[in-house]
Amino acid sequence: MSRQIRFGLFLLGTGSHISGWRLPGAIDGFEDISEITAICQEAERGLFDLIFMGDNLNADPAAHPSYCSRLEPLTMLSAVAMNTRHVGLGATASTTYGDPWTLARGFASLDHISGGRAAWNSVTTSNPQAAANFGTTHPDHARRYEMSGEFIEVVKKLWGAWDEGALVKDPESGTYFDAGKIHAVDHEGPFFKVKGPVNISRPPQGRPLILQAGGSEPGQELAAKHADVVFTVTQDRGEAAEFYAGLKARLQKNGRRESDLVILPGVMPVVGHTEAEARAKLARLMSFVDDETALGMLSERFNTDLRGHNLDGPIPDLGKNDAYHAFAKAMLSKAKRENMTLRDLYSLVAAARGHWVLCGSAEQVADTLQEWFESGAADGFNVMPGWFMDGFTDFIDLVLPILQERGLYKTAYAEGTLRDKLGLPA
Ligand SMILES: Cc1cc2nc3c(=O)[nH]c(=O)nc-3n(C[C@H](O)[C@H](O)[C@H](O)COP(=O)(O)O)c2cc1C
Repeated sequence: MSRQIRFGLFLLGTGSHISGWRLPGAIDGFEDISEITAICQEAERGLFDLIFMGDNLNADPAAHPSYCSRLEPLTMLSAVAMNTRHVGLGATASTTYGDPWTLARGFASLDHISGGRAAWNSVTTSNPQAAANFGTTHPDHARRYEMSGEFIEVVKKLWGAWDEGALVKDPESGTYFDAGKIHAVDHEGPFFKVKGPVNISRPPQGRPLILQAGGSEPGQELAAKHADVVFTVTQDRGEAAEFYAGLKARLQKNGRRESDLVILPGVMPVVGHTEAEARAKLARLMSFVDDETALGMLSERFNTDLRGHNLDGPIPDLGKNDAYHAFAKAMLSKAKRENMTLRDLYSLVAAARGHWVLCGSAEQVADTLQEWFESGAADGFNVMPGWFMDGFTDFIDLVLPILQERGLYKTAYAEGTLRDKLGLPA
């Protein structure tokens, strides 16, 4: 079979657009499990490979609404697992604020509950506000990545601590476990000390998938070593292709093949039957954006307070960004290319938090995705609907059939675990 486009859904109940919830009829929250389940079932109707649930460890009413009020990801996806059958379930958890034992156990649980569909989006937590909730100070970018490398190693060891066949359950002999197949991990490193094992048997996938989204130098090194799927932030096909080739080349160093890692740039599609209809939808969305909210989000992304600056003037010097290297690079490079004002830049963040917005007729959207896919810029896309439900349904009903007709997208799910479906090595 020819190479197929992969689709992940970046799930935020109020939509990726900062004001998506204000459209009449749109879902306006991220805590109602029946609404969330309906979105996930819609993703399954669209044969999506993966649902991705982000997370943050602070509550800031000035941030995106779905960042400040949301369900805890593992809890939420355990509920979703009971009402879906095929779609992968990716939950975010931090390697800076958390511990490997609890995390390994939680994701092994989700993998058992979902029949082999769990994925861990491993994040270093960029927002310094989190530190105050854990009685500590925020480590700098380099240190967060050092911690992350060790954290992931420990989690993988813990997932591997139970061999296949360790659960015997033989009523005749009264043997429940084969203790010889359950191993301590005895990890002692600079950041973590964990004896192991975990009190849950080997996950159905062997180990749940690891997702990663940091695009800085240490972020890419980490991905090349550990990640199965990488989410990227990009505003330009050339830059995306450069990143794609660079990251795939790094895999070799770690004894991995190019096909062992799936790269999904983020995209917010705004689709209409005609380009004019799509543009009108986006303009309507943007009309809801107010300066204060958008500048709040922009300040968070650049870790610099931008409130009070002249919106129609040039973009001020944003200094060194210790929070989001890849976001800053993608946004500032577009800003420079297009000679943007601060207002243009905040519109970019308001629309999809710095991700690429693709607005057009279904044909135009399908053509562009195909072009990216076939020119070595992507293995698929992390789709970020601006609002639910029709901001998502339009994509499923109008764009996916075109890609299916062109033989670029599957027409049914394959059987097996998420790992099997994505063709990733055991
Ligand atoms: C698509 C995407 C999703 C992300 N989701 C989360 C998230 O849910 N929680 C989080 O703390 N960081 C999230 N991040 C941030 C990254 O994990 C990473 O910390 C950030 O991009 C900074 O990394 P860098 O400096 O290596 O680019 C996400 C990034 C991207 C591109």
